[in-house]
Amino acid sequence: MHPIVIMGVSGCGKTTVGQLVSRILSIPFFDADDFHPEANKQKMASGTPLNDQDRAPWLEDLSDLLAKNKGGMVLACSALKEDYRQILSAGITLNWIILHTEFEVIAERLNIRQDHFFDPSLLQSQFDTLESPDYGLQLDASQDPKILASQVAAACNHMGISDFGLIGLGVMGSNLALNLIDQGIQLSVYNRFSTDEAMVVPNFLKDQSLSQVLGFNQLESFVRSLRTPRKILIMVPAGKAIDSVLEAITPLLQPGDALIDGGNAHYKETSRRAQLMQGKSIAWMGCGVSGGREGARKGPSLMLGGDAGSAPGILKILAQIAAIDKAGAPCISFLGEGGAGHFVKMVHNGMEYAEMQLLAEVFDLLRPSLSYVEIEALFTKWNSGDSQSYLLGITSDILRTNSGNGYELDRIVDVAGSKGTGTWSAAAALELGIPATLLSSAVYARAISTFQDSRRSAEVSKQDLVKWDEETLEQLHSAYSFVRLINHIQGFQLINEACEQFQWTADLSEIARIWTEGCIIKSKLMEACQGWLAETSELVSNPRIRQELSNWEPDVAQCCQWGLQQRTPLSVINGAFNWWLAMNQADSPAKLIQAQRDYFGQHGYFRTDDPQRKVSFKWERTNGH
Ligand SMILES: NC(=O)C1=CN([C@@H]2O[C@H](COP(=O)(O)OP(=O)(O)OC[C@H]3O[C@@H](n4cnc5c(N)ncnc54)[C@H](OP(=O)(O)O)[C@@H]3O)[C@@H](O)[C@H]2O)C=CC1
Ligand SMILES: O=C(CO)[C@H](O)[C@H](O)COP(=O)(O)O
Repeated sequence: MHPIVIMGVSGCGKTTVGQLVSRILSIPFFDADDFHPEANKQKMASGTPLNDQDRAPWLEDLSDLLAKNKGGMVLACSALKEDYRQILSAGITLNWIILHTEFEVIAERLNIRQDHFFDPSLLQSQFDTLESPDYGLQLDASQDPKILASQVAAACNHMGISDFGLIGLGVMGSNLALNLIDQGIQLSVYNRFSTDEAMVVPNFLKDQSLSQVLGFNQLESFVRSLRTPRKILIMVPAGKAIDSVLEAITPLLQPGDALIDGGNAHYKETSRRAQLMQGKSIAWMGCGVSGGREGARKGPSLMLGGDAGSAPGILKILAQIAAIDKAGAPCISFLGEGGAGHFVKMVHNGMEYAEMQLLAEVFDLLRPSLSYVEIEALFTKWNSGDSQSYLLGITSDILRTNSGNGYELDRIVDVAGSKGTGTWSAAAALELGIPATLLSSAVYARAISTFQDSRRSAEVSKQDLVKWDEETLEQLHSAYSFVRLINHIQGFQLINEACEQFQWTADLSEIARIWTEGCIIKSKLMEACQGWLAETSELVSNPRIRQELSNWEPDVAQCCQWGLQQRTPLSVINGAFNWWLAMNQADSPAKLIQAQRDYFGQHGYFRTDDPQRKVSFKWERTNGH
């Protein structure tokens, strides 16, 4: 690497930046001021500007120093005139870095600076002397020194410095970045630059060592800082944001590089982007990330899909930050080509919706008669046994949260938000013909919550309240377990169907495994699913599961009745019960639907006595209009 000279007027930050660059690149740093003969130092301290004669021997010495360190060094030197620069670069190629800034910015800096022999009144003469070169890397010195140093290092080290890149320092991105840093992975991070977001990268870098992470708000330098083939994780919102990043970064990449969309993108969009990038020999991976902020920081569950060729390299890095399952394996897996990873994450979120809605319904049943303290105690008790789950645990925490001034829960507007994945999973279930009724009901329940005015205008008070005692609470617990089990049956059935239709290689037991830790739907039940799915991909055909569901059936029926009695809407609980009843109905009323279809549209139907042959009947209208 050619020696680096960082130049600019006094106070522009060349020493600070230079020292940082030297640490990043592990090359020595020299401050040209330290090479001034004593006479020059005294002259400057007394406020007298140096002339060219004063500077000549000093520049010669510096030139010798640069020549001796051809393999790499950083020199902070004002090098204000072209003549000076010519002396410095005699016979050697140098990386010139020019730090520009306004007179006022420097004047203010110098006024606060105390430990330096330079008299601030000399600043004007520096600006007057400066002959700005039209070569080299020109940088705005008012930027954060760590960002400047990152840019300089990236520009001068053509081999790349970091092993992994991360775009988007929001909630998830910043926590994943900290996790990557903890694992000792040499990282570069980027966040877009705008007036509002100007401090995102500097704030992130504040407590970090540049020997572990470089920070950028300029995409080109960020890309240049990465070793090839580049691996870049993008943590920005799905839709327009991810497309705008894709568009901006593509021209900066080269064949063999891999981009990983870690956001909650739609799986079809991920497939489309993967195909688009295939033409450029750049891998587009979709990686579902679950675990929220805490998971990202301490170990998420990661669902990788996309280009199979790039997967091993990416798995190797991401496995280091993933959650660890009970057997000690990282909670990450490659699940198939195209949008496989995002499909699985989407269903994860659909199941998450149903689990959350179920807890909301149980809470809703209990709250007219029990206090938050009592409900919290009940949930905590459930959470100490087989019903243990992350979502149940956090629900207890929420019910416990009382500032002394009332419960935080009671200050929250009763309208549920959503960002897309729940709705997409319901739509995917419809498209694939899988009755994932619970996640769909949960999506609709959130939609109903948005009709706040209508709900309020029609409010009817609850009167015939359920009497909760040990026995009824135990029945409720059984119903809760029943619904959860059906939610898991439905979710895995949906993934199974997608794997068949899209020829994804994903193994259901492996998916359950990577969901046993790190993610929002981790639970003891998920651990059981891992074992069950190793035996059969159709959980509902497992005799042990069927038996368990049958045992709980009367309690669920009772629970549905309590909902009616108390006017508590239980869409997920009722949905699970109805699904179970329908799934166990040997003689379904669908025959009537077939008849109706044939009656008005001659759609045809299969007869029980010849199920292979489609027939139509000449229905006779004997009644009606
Ligand atoms: N929060 C969560 O629990 C989880 C979120 N996810 C997914 O991860 C992704 C990130 O989520 P999260 O971290 O919560 O979101 P945040 O809103 O906290 O962060 C979003 C990030 O994306 C950047 N960004 C937004 N728009 C653009 C754009 N047009 N171009 C470039 N960068 C942009 C933001 O930059 P700036 O600072 O400049 O605005 C910010 O760095 C999303 O897809 C989300 O669905 C996945 C799992 C869990
Ligand atoms: O992916 C996640 C958790 O797994 C995100 O938290 C996601 O935002 C949840 O979905 P929604 O915002 O629609 O509730």
